[in-house]
Amino acid sequence: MKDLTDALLDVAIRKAGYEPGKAAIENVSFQVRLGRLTGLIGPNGAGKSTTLKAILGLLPYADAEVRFRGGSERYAYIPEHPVYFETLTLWEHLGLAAAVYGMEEKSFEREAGFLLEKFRMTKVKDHLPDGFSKGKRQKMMLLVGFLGRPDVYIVDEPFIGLDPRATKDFLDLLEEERRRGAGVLMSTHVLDTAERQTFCLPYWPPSY
Ligand SMILES: Nc1ncnc2c1ncn2[C@@H]1O[C@H](COP(=O)(O)OP(=O)(O)OP(=O)(O)O)[C@@H](O)[C@H]1O
Repeated sequence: MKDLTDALLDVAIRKAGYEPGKAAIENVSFQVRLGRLTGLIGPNGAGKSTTLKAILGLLPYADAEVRFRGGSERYAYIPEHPVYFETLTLWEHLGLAAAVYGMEEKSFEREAGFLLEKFRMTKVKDHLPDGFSKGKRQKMMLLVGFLGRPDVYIVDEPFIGLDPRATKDFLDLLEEERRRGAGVLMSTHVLDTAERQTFCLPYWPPSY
């Protein structure tokens, strides 16, 4: 393992995949550092989502070492495809996330209110996500992710489904979080948008 002084997350994956003996990814190692954005850039099928799943412990097979600084694991995962409870409203999703993050009522209400306004979702806060458009569901994932102001953001292909204004709001807030010292790991194949960000490690794959 390399120097951990400003590393929030240290990843060393030897092999990982969906079946033993059949690696989907091999020899992937990098760090996510304090206040830096690390990009996983590559075409469809390169293994970006699989890398993120290996970090999150969601793969059936992984020979990997994943270390969060201080073992704290204060991270938010913003998935490529929205995951939600059909019977809970947007506000209830935020409340559930706040309980998991251990937020106090006042800071929950302040932060949730700010995020709902920022992403223009206040009017639909008491609605069920089943009735949301794809972009609104994606925004719900962003709200839940930003709510706890974690040390590390793990974001899988965030630009699909978001309109230009939501994309800009998302990137601005991510930039604010980066300046606060959060580390960001983001996978994308949308190079145009990604290139406008400050990537510290556009590493994958070398030929892309
Ligand atoms: N659930 C799964 N079961 C078996 N193989 C899978 C599964 N998900 C992905 N794979 C395989 O793992 C490899 C990497 O796929 P992965 O989804 O990580 O790529 P990606 O870079 O995230 O692509 P995309 O940009 O399309 O999201 C591919 O060969 C894919 O077929």
